[in-house]
Order: sequence, then C-alpha cells, then structure tokens
Amino acid sequence: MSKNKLIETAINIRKRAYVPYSKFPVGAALITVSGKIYTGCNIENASYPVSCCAERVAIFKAVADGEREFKEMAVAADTARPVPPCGACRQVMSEFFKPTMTIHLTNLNSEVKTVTMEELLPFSFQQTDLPVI
Ligand SMILES: O=c1ccn([C@H]2C[C@H](O)[C@@H](CO)O2)c(=O)[nH]1
Ligand SMILES: [Zn+2]
Repeated sequence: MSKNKLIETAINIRKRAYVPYSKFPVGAALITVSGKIYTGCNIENASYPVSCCAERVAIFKAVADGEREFKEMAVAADTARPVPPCGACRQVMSEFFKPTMTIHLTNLNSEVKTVTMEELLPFSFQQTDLPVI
C-alpha cells in the first residue's frame, strides 16, 4: 500500500473512534512486513485514564493477531500540526518498531511529518536495559 493510501486509511478509521469525552477522533493505520493492514482508533472510557489511543489499538490488534514485524505507520487527527503521538504510544511503538521504521504523522490539512522511530523516541527504554535474571 502506498504512503497516501495508508494515510487515507488512518483518516477513515477516525470514524470508528469512541470519543464521548474528548470529541477528538484519532486514526492509525499500520502495515506489517507480511503486507497486512491493521487500523486503530482511540477508545475512551468514563474512567478517563483507561482510554486507549489509536496507535496502541492498531499495534495491539496486530500483535494479538500474531504480527510482530512492522513496516510503516500513519496517524491522523484534526490538529493544527501533524499529530504528535503521546509518550505512552511512543514507548509501545519502540517495543515493536525498528529505529529506522517510518511513521507518517498527519492532519486533515494534508500536512505530513514523516519521522523514524528513533526520531520519535530517542534513547528509549528497551528490553536490553533490563537486568538478566
Ligand atoms: O496521538 C494521539 C493523541 C491523542 N489520542 C487520543 C487520546 C484521547 O482519546 C484523545 C485526547 O487526548 O485523543 C490518540 O489516540 N492519539
Ligand atoms: Zn497515545
């Protein structure tokens, strides 16, 4: 799938967002190395902190489906600048995405900021930082 199609998919899945509290729908689309597409939207909760962002929904759907190798991601929201993923999502991305993997951050004005995982979360805490037990 092309970069533009992936972005279009991220924009479209915003329609499924469950956002009664923030009224701020976000969409994400993820391509696996095997060529499958996983989408995610944000899903909020009356207990606000239990809400989950679009990016993590897409990654968790893919991982639950047996996928662990990813190629490219797009994230879309109606923001003034290309939407910056939150810190929790950056950490989850860094668990599964290689440092060179590209993430297209976009908004509804067709502004796209393409970053690598390493640019999005440098010096991230990794499995290899844990002591060997
Ligand atoms: O990159 C982002 C930023 C925010 N949100 C969600 C979390 C919450 O539901 C709403 C407002 O923060 O947007 C995402 O899904 N992804
Ligand atoms: Zn997030």
